[in-house]
Amino acid sequence: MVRIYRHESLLGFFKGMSFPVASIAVVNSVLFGVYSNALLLLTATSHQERRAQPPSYMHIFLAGCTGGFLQAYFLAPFDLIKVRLQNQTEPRAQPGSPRPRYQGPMHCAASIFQEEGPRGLFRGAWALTLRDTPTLGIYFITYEGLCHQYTPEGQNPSSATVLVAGGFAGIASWVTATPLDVIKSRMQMDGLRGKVYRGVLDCMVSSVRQEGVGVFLRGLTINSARAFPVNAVTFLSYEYLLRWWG
Ligand SMILES: C[N+](C)(C)CCCC[C@H](N)C(=O)O
Repeated sequence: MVRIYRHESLLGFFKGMSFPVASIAVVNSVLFGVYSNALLLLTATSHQERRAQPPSYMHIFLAGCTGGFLQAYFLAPFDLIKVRLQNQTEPRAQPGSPRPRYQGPMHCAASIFQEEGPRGLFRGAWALTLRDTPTLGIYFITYEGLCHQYTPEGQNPSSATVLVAGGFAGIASWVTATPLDVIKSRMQMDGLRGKVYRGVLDCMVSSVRQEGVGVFLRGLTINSARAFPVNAVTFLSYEYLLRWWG
């Protein structure tokens, strides 16, 4: 934090933010929409009925994995641009200094498209899919499990329960996703810093060889710290929206 602040001032912390903000609505709609509909298909009960007849954890897991799998393709280009911008550490353009490679998210998207073709925008998408499919299953299992545990039979969970269960669901999901998150980000930066990986497995093997197994825990603390508030609010919004419009 101190280094980012000294080198790039407060603005450094907001690098690559506009794209995730624009994408979050789309990505979460796909995730929660697919999850709810998959659960509806599997259990043939609506959201309201599910309080009285809770679905099995297997169904929750499968519906979460389906949501995770499909949202990964919507997330991939936005996430790629975020990672490319976050890894660009030059200070903001000053007169006389060389211009940074990407001037902003739109410029970054256009440059990737020109330099690497439309498929370039999906670089790292496979690693992202591997990261998100099982860990979003874990996400919904943790959430539903905790809500069930702390809610009297047949009732809706209270706001406090939703906030805490959502927060822990985020942590459980991020803790399990961090190893593949490290690999995903490396694949997205592939070729830019001279390293070229032959695939996800090659990236894993060479990262472990060079840095040891600890490499899989990079960013674990920051991911978990961020996960609690973000997912507490996400699930509270989800529950409220379903109650109003469900
Ligand atoms: C699966 N994975 C852990 C990557 C994300 C799970 C939580 C998703 C949420 N939008 C967030 O950004 O925290």
